[in-house]
Amino acid sequence: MSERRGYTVWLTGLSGSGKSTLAQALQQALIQRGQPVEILDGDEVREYLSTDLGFDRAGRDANIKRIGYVARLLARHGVAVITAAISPYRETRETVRELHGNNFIEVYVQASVEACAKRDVKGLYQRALRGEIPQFTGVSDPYEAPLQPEVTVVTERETVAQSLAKILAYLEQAGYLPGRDVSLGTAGNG
Ligand SMILES: Nc1ncnc2c1ncn2[C@@H]1O[C@H](COP(=O)(O)OS(=O)(=O)O)[C@@H](OP(=O)(O)O)[C@H]1O
Ligand SMILES: Nc1ncnc2c1ncn2[C@@H]1O[C@H](COP(=O)(O)OP(=O)(O)O)[C@@H](O)[C@H]1O
Repeated sequence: MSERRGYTVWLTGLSGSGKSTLAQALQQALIQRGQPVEILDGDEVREYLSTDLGFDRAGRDANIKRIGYVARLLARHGVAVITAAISPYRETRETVRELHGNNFIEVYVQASVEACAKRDVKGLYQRALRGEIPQFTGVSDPYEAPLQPEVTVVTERETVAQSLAKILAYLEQAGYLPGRDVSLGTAGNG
């Protein structure tokens, strides 16, 4: 079997925009293609790796840099890493992109605050809108949308399957999917 090319698919978007859902769907699709995959989900990372951090800018930035660092380590060893953290600050996302060199795919998981609040997957928006959660992204804290993401999915207008197809189409045309002639071992070596 040929060696796999590692890379990081960086999903960014509001709470409830669809990051975790798409991370899992993409994981399944890539596993079916024989690709080793790891997900670094904001929720989980905060439970195990970033327990000490809050949601002020410094806390969020430190969280994102930890996720970026772990992602790069895994990607360097042939893993397709999917991250699912809000990652609200453009500059911090650019820092983790630079850390990776090539092999970094930013996916803007776009959904309006209104759509996310309507979904309210975890009941957090209701609480945030009542002022019970300080610094809640999109309600009382900023979200800086990507300016030039590799892929944008608009989850309030697309099904999960359609959003997944867009991401896979990008990975395919950019030569990331197995079966294509891809360069090896370049993730984050720069
Ligand atoms: N103040 C505030 N703002 C936004 N989100 C909050 C907040 N407090 C708790 N939560 C919950 O934490 C999840 C986001 O964590 P992340 O690590 O992805 O955030 S960040 O990237 O560091 O900004 C987020 O999970 P997702 O809904 O999966 O995005 C929320 O469940
Ligand atoms: N195109 C889509 N992509 C991803 N999720 C979608 C889409 N359309 C609707 N959804 C729904 O939106 C919700 C997103 O929740 P979740 O994945 O937990 O968001 P996040 O991880 O960004 O907080 C889920 O209930 C999911 O079924």
